[in-house]
Amino acid sequence: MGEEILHKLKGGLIVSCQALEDEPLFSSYIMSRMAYAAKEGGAVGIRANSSADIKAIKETVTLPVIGIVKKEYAGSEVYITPTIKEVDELVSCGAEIIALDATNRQRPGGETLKDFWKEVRVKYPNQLFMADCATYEEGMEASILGFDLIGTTLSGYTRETKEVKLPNLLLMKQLSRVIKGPVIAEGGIWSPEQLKEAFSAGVFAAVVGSAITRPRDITNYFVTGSGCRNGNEMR
Ligand SMILES: CC(=O)N[C@H](C=O)[C@@H](O)[C@H](O)[C@H](O)COP(=O)(O)O
Repeated sequence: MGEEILHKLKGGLIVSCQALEDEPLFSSYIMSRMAYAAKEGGAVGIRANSSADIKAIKETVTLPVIGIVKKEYAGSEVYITPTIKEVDELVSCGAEIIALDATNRQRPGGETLKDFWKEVRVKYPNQLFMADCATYEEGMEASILGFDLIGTTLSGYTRETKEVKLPNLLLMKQLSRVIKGPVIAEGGIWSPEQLKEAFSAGVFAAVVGSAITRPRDITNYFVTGSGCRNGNEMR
């Protein structure tokens, strides 16, 4: 089962269809149409946040879904599928792969990644899990723990990596060289050329989000990148 899902993703583009409550496209219906558009455009998989969005997406496309639940807990920096409660939610809605924060940051309740992972793996031995990492060391640690896929998702988003230029091709290359299982390129890919570079770095598959599904960011990318007049600035 797991092999079959991975086979579907190999060498392809996974489109992240996410909009949080404070984003203009916050709507499960809109995310399901984004997923449909991505499928028509040639995507091999979808990454999505929340059981509501995943349910709507699954009613619309049959592509494998990497599911996450973004949730903030007081005193914790980890917000991508932080506890077993979010993992349970994602298993219930049938996400083919569940991604979770595998950085070395403070987790809810002071739990270590190792302990959390043990709990998750014992409860769901047959589910595919992806480790959202920020550094080489975190990727290696997650691979040793037994995560099924290793992603570069959080590079650039932790204190340790906030100066890193995205996409982090070096990290993709370093992880792909040593890790036997699938390494997923994710974070800051904004052009087909960068996507091609990620594959040249040896990754198994790649996730592109904002550059495809966040029109506010895309508009701003064009405005700031071209130097044309910004409609939000005073005349
Ligand atoms: C850091 C974080 O919370 N990343 C999130 C993870 O799911 C999403 O907001 C990103 O859109 C996704 O990783 C894809 O990356 P990009 O949008 O750069 O193509």
